Amino acid sequence: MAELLNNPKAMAKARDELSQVVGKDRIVEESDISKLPYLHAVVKETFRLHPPAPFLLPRKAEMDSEILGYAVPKNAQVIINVWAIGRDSKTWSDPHSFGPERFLECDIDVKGRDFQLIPFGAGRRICPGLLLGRRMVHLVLASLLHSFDWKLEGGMKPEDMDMSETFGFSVRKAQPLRVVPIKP
Ligand code: HEM
Repeated sequence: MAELLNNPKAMAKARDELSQVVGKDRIVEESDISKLPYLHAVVKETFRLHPPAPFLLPRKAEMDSEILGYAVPKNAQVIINVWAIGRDSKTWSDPHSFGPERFLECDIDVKGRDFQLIPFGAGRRICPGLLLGRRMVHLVLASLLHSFDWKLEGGMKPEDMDMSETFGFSVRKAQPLRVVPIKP
């Protein structure tokens, strides 16, 4: 929601798609979600820039190994910085910009096969709630966008938003998002 309020063109595109697919006479249903490619792109782009678990779960090396020329000794704790992967300029063009369109042109998904985008982790310890979590994010976001127009509190402009984050086991917005729903 914060990225969409910060990027009004993306917000307008997501709401247009919902108007076309769902219309105005009913609320969003689970069966609508697969027909909303732009919404999917918005969610992927949000997972790229703001992975909720930025360091996944820690791993332990079972044996002495070498990764990209770096020695990883047996028993070393290995932490994967998914947040940094999502902003790596060797992997992503214009990495700090919110641009859902980048996902309309490629097959990159969050299921743990495309290592440049692994907000649910990968391998044996991949999040077992992936399908439920992803579905809920799509459904809740689609419902909020479809049912209301959203404005920043107190007439704040998008460019004045504080988009900084705080880090820990999970990453979240440092300043809570304060928005006003407007019934269309
Ligand atoms: C947007 C929603 C969610 C995100 C982004 C997320 C992300 C993650 C990540 C990154 C991991 C670590 C994976 C790894 O290190 O490879 C994880 C583990 C886990 N998640 Fe989720 N998760 C979400 C929703 C859920 C839900 C809805 C459930 C349960 C209903 C769930 C249950 C778990 C459990 C039990 C683990 C630990 C798995 C293990 O220890 O092997 N998650 N999740």
